[in-house]
Amino acid sequence: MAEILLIEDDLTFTRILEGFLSKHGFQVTSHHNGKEGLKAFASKSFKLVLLDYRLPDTTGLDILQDIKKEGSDVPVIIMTSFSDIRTAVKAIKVGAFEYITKPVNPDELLMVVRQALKNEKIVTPEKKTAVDSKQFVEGTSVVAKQLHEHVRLVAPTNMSVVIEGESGTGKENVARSIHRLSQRAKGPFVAVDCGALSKDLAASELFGHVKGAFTGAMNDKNGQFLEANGGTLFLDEVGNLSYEVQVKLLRAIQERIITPIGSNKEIHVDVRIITATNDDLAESVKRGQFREDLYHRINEFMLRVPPLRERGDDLIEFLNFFRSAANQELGRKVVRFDDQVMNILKNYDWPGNLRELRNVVKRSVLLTQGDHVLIETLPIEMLDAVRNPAPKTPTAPIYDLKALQESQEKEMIIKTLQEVRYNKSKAARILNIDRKTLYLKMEKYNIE
Ligand SMILES: Nc1ncnc2c1ncn2[C@@H]1O[C@H](COP(=O)(O)OP(=O)(O)OP(=O)(O)O)[C@@H](O)[C@H]1O
Repeated sequence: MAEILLIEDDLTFTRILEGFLSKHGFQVTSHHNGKEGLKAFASKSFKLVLLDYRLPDTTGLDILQDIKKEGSDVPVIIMTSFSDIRTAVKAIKVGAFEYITKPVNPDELLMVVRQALKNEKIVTPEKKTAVDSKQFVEGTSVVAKQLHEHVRLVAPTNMSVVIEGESGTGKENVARSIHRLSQRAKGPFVAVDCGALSKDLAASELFGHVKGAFTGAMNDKNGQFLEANGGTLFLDEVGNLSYEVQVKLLRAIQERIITPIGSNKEIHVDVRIITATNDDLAESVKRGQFREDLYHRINEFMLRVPPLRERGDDLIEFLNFFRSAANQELGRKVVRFDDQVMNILKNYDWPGNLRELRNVVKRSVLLTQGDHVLIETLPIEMLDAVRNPAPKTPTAPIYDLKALQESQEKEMIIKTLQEVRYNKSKAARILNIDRKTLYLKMEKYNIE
């Protein structure tokens, strides 16, 4: 019987979850604050953690970081209110298996719990069978076409590729496409989520170790470099690697040699490196957090995966794709989305991108009784977000051209900053002004 650690401060909800999960064959241990929850986690081996985002003494994000710091790969599911969704997306970045929104739907919870218990997220060697490209949506928007053209151009080369994009935009899928279209397609594709690796374990995860190299190294272990030999190694969230690991990584890429921790043996490896990041690596280089030499070595070609809100009608293709997938998974026969639903989905800004879209569609399919998705199945907060968008800056009087221009300029700066998650260099580039001008304008318009 799989044992689940539940960290949730709402006592009634805790009791409901305990009852529901034990009815489905799980054993649940509950704690109502972060401190006790972490203590329980350290004292026993759980198969899964269900974590509330807002706790009385801390946040679910901090607990998650503590759990991951210890090098644990126990899957963690964050339960969050819809308004915290941006934070939930951040939680995925630091290694949460999945997030679900409150009010929690029991069937959805059960589905995610079962998936998490089959957890293969941190390291997922590509299955030996070829991946069918029909499993993906390419999209027909201008940005999608350009992305896939670049993928097709770079794939057959041996160039190292950096894939930049917000969380959940499909960077791993792009990396898999490059591998599939490359001359290494018959070799392994190994994905490593560097965001979920603790500082201490990252080197051993990547380069392997020999028995006795450190406390807990009970046997020799092949690192993911060796697992990927002859194929492609995909390093997700590469910006999270510590400086020391970056040094080792540079050597592995430059000299094609790795040395497992605790060994003197040099092993020759032939691996193509694809990395992904949702930080601006060039900025991290400037701040001294990412080695410049490594940056140039991994960045022989850069691809940007656009956020969903920039992909126009691709949204419809994705919707139908995720609807079919949900039908198949849940044994449903939902054929379409109601017009009202479409209207909401098209006007929502999707901060969690494809991952959020997939979850919303799956949840709606699950809650749909008939053959088409009705508005009642959408999260209420999503309807609110679309119907009552955050107030914009007051409209300037139409006769005052200067005021009108300034108001539009301010709005454009805010919008761009939000889109690039307040990365000022990127915003300045998009707005076609230099950084100093951007800072001056931010000061002028009182933009924090
Ligand atoms: N082209 C696509 N067609 C269909 N589904 C896709 C496509 N790209 C991504 N997805 C789905 O969207 C979800 C998020 O994708 P993925 O994990 O690749 O995003 P990511 O950008 O790597 O996220 P993160 O930044 O969190 O690592 C996954 O469920 C994935 O299967």
